[in-house]
Amino acid sequence: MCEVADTSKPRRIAIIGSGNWGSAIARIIGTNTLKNGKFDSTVQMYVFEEIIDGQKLSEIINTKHENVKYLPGFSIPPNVVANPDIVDAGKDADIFVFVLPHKFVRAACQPLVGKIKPTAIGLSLIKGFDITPGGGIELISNVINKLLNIDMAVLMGANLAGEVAAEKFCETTIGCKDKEAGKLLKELIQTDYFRVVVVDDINTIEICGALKNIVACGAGFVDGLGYGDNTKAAVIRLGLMEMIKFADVFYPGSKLSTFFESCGVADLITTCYGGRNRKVAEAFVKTGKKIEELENEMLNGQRMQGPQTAEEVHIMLKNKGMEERFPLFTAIHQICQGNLPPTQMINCIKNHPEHV
Ligand SMILES: NC(=O)C1=CN([C@@H]2O[C@H](COP(=O)(O)OP(=O)(O)OC[C@H]3O[C@@H](n4cnc5c(N)ncnc54)[C@H](O)[C@@H]3O)[C@@H](O)[C@H]2O)C=CC1
Ligand SMILES: O=C(CO)COP(=O)(O)O
Repeated sequence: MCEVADTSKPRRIAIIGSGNWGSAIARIIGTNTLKNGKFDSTVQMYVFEEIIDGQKLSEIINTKHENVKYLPGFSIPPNVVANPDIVDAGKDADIFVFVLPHKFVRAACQPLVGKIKPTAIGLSLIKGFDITPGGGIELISNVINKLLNIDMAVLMGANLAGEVAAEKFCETTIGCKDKEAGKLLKELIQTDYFRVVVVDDINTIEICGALKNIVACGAGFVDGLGYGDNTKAAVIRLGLMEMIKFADVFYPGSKLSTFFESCGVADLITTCYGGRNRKVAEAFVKTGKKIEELENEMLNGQRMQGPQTAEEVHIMLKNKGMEERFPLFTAIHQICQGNLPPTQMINCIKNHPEHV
């Protein structure tokens, strides 16, 4: 028999991940759970353990109440408890907030299988795809749903973590099918500077979050080549057209209106101007170094998702013989791989099928 959540008790929250965005969202969740009786005020936060200057990161967070590596300079409320044991962090949770770089999701969540409340729900903040054994792509929320057998919602938006941590106004989009769960998640996340719109078009929200990171690499390439804002705007526009086409072709039923939520155009713009993908892609052109080397040099352990997402998309497009229908995504992947010189980015946008 299906178990039903006991709504008389405050819901317990477990945040799975504690990087740049994980730590920023922990500030919001920690603050909101203290103020709202629907939530237990002790929040568990799973930390992938590492040693910083001889001390465990989880211990630093629990004593200094700051993630000194991934979000330095911002406090994390003391009711957020860093926990390096993911099973212990998740054992009583009613709501899981997943916020890991996408390539770590499967391995990190595996220990949770069979160890969580059957009534728990999940909210994924993770931008990226997974590759299926048949060479297709899978949404990360579906990966988690299949692995842990829990209902999933998603949250994506124009949310550069540093700006959110600094409490600069922004918007975000939650995708949730269940109206009551959507309301509850909004109460967990919304603040006066972080405004939430809930819609039910989950797949499109997640597609937007993943694909905009590819486009941001293209924006970084044209910045690195010394082109101007008009050129970057063309990359953004053509990228948006490919994002819409991608949703149409592979996720029929996607709503165009979702692209006008924060998860769509707004996230595309902010990432193409202020994100890590853009920054590293610009340096890739200017230095000629490999992406991975620059990521290690420039991001202090943080991860950019664009090149890997471009590869995931490319594997699927190639399998389906559809690379030519998505020339921008394809060119960005080939440039990231070193198979095309970055200057080819300009040929790609000059000859884009949108102009024919
Ligand atoms: N940083 C940002 O501004 C935003 C990020 N996102 C998305 O949120 C997700 C998480 O990103 P961030 O929190 O920024 O992470 P991050 O880029 O700071 O990544 C580093 C995190 O990965 C962890 N890690 C390293 N190796 C690991 C392993 N083997 N297993 C598990 N964890 C490991 C590190 O401990 C650290 O917490 C990504 O999908 C990203 O696209 C979404 C919105 C904003
Ligand atoms: O997703 C983001 C902003 O919404 C962060 O983008 P970057 O990963 O490029 O920094």
